[in-house]
Amino acid sequence: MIIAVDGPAASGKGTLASGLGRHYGLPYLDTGLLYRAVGRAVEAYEASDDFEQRAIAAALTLDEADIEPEYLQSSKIGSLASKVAVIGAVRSALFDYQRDFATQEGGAVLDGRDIGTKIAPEADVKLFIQADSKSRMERRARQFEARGQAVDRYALYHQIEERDARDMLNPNGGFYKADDAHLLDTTLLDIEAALRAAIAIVDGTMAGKAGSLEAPRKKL
Ligand SMILES: Nc1ncnc2c1ncn2[C@@H]1O[C@H](COP(=O)(O)OP(=O)(O)OP(=O)(O)O)[C@@H](O)[C@H]1O
Ligand SMILES: Nc1ccn([C@@H]2O[C@H](COP(=O)(O)O)[C@@H](O)[C@H]2O)c(=O)n1
Repeated sequence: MIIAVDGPAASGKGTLASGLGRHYGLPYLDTGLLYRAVGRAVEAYEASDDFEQRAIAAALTLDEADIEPEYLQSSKIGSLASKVAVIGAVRSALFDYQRDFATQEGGAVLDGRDIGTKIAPEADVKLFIQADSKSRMERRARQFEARGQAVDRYALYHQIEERDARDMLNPNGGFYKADDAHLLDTTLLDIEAALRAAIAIVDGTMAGKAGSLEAPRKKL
């Protein structure tokens, strides 16, 4: 079973996708970390003329050892990730790794922006996670504060909005809800309730697929 989880920044898609991975015993990939690792690799060259070429080179040579979540979680790296993510050649360079992960034997759960549209359009279940901007900002603020970081909520809100806007306008993206994705708005749900809702969607979708494979009934 392939489960695709997409949604905007700090919507909680990673929390849900990893929870679904644990629940169904499936390997999980946070694809945002790949873009973040490329962004981090070119952090020093953001204002350089060759930023794009450097980002492409970094994506082509990205190694699993570069995916160090503890260095990739900041707003600054998130913003850089969304800047390298508009470069078509960066996306192409990262495609095969994500595609191979999605199509591995036994299935997988992936979260990102284009999983249901580009990476695994054939996914068995697609979830599009939404939450209003204020809730997303508050969740991210608490996440940073739990790590002992001071947070300027006004600045954080605008960073999230700015990143969402860049992502939505990405000409090489696919950052929209797939037609066959289930929308899950978690604004009013805590983590446990959101995970229960996501599991109910996956179970319901898979039961529906199994039902449609049964021989059609014929009325006497
Ligand atoms: N339903 C929820 N209610 C409250 N907090 C939540 C909920 N879902 C996730 N969170 C918290 O919000 C923060 C962001 O969640 P998470 O990292 O899963 O979002 P994300 O969409 O994967 O973010 P990113 O776009 O940066 O990858 C985390 O601290 C997480 O624990
Ligand atoms: N499949 C994806 C995943 C992420 N991106 C870009 O990376 C940025 C950071 O992602 P997070 O999920 O960690 O917030 C994101 O803003 C996107 O620009 C992507 O393009 N495709």
